[in-house]
Formats: sequence, structure tokens, C-alpha cells
Amino acid sequence: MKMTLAIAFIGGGNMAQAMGRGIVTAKGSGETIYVMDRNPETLEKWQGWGATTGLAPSATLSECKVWILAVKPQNLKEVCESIKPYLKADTLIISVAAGISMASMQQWLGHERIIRTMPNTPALVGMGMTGMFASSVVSGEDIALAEETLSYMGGVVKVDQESLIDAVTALSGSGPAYIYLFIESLIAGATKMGLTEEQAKQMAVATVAGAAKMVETTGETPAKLRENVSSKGGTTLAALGVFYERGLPKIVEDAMVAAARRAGELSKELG
Ligand SMILES: NC(=O)C1=CN([C@@H]2O[C@H](COP(=O)(O)OP(=O)(O)OC[C@H]3O[C@@H](n4cnc5c(N)ncnc54)[C@H](O)[C@@H]3O)[C@@H](O)[C@H]2O)C=CC1
Ligand SMILES: O=C(O)[C@@H]1CCC=N1
Repeated sequence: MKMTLAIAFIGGGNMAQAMGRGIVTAKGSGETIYVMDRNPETLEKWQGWGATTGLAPSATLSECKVWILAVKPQNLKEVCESIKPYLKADTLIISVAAGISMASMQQWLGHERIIRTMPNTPALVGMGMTGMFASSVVSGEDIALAEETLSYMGGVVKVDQESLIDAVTALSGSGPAYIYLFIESLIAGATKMGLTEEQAKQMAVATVAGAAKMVETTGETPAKLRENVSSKGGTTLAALGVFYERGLPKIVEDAMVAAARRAGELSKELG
């Protein structure tokens, strides 16, 4: 027997699939999920997970208590207008869109029960991180429901000001891409020194994962752990010297400021 639908993804692309995969893994199937996406190819993956799918808004949306808005910020206004007729008073909206304000979504949807979040794609492997901000009208019960839904994808951190979602975007939302660039750079450097691509990838990935796990489990600060690797007159300090000389900490800070600024621009351009 088909299970009752619980969650609707509005837009079933990269981010939605990463989030959906977390739910499918936790629940054993996608049977409680409904996905609305105008691209039939995008829906094929969801169908393989057992989800119900649709190419356009329909009454099926009304069967779902939680709607996750996961289209590009540029498409959000038109999509909100198209799904609005199927909203019920108790529908809980969770937006993952970068840079689109709560006020705009409340206006486009004529609905106040909205939670703004910023997840990231490691949700696909259950290691996501989501920052969330709830409007003042959202009940404790709905916040708990949103936290439960998001916890299938990894960690959840609540922030108490909407503007902080842009900082979350600059850190964990866009952050996986920064780490991928760093891994790409490590692999490129190692292959130039003679390691094979496969060897370099294995070592780079283990180094990033191992270092992150050390920060998570030892209780030491990242600075102390860095010092522990850095022998006096040794190889690590030779490398770190280049990072400092070229201003890596400032480069990272500037990059994050650019990401947060872009979120602010999206908000001005799109709502
Ligand atoms: N990709 C990432 O790492 C992250 C993305 N986000 C946010 O997630 C949202 C989605 O981003 P992605 O998944 O990367 O984009 P995507 O392009 O992979 O997915 C968007 C989906 O929306 C569908 N769509 C667009 N207009 C539609 C309409 N009118 N009706 C039905 N379906 C429609 C598209 O067919 C597409 O499958 C964005 O708002 C982004 O800011 C948030 C955190 C991380
Ligand atoms: O690049 C973007 O705009 C989205 C938001 C965070 C990650 N990807």
C-alpha cells in the first residue's frame, strides 16, 4: 500500500536530490516524498527512489504538510505564484533558496508559516549542515518538524536573525565547493610530484576527512592541531609559510564576504 505523502520538493534538482537522498536512506524509500519539477529527466531519479512526481503544480501538493522550495532563486517568485492555490493554512514551507528573504516569500505566497534554511550538498551522504531561521509566527511544533526533516540530511544549526543566513551561505552552503577546490589543488600538486591521480586522490581525501575528524573529536582548537603538525624547521612550516606569504586567511575571508554579498545582491534583485 502506498504510504501517505508527507514532504513535497518544489524543484527536484541538485540540492533537492541531496536532501531527498538523506530521507530515502533514513526511511528506506522515497514513498512519502512528492516532487514537482518541470524537467521530466530530473524526475526519473526520484521515481527510481519510489517518490511520486509531477511536472506542474497540482492538488497532490495539498496532501503534503511540508513543502521544500528548492528551485533557483531566479525562479522562486514564478514558482511561488504557481503553487499558491494548493497551500493549506497549516502547510509548513521550508525554503533552501539563497538570498530570498522571508518577507518576499510571505508576500508571494500569502502565507506566513515559513522557515528559511541554507543546507549543503553533503546531505547526499548524510553529512550535510543546515542553518535555519524561523519567522516569529512559526510554532514550536513546526520548528521541531522542520528540524526532524532536516536532521535526515545531517546537522542543523538554528540562527536567531535572518541576516545570518547569508553568513551560513558563505560558510557551509557554498563551503563544499571551497573544499573541492582545495582537494583539486592538492591532487594537482601531488601528480606534478609524481604520484598517480588515484594515489593523490586517496591521500587528499583522507587528509581532509582526517583533519576534519580531528577538529571534531579531539577538543583541540584547529590552531593547536596545526601547530602539532608543524615541526620547527620542518616541511609543514615551509608550506604554511607560502600560504601566509600569499595571504590565504585573507583570501578565504574575502571569498566568504563575496559569497555573502552575492546573497544580499540576489535579495535586492529578486526579492
Ligand atoms: N547546489 C547547492 O549546493 C545549494 C543550493 N541551494 C539552493 O537550492 C536551490 C536549488 O539549487 P540547485 O538544486 O543547485 O538547482 P538545480 O538547477 O539543480 O535545481 C532546480 C530545479 O528546479 C526546477 N525548476 C525550475 N523552475 C521550475 C518551475 N517553474 N517549476 C518546476 N520546477 C522548476 C528545475 O527543472 C531544476 O530541476 C537554489 O535556490 C539554491 O540557492 C542551497 C544550498 C546549497
Ligand atoms: O551557489 C549558490 O548560489 C548556491 C547557494 C549555496 C550553494 N549553492
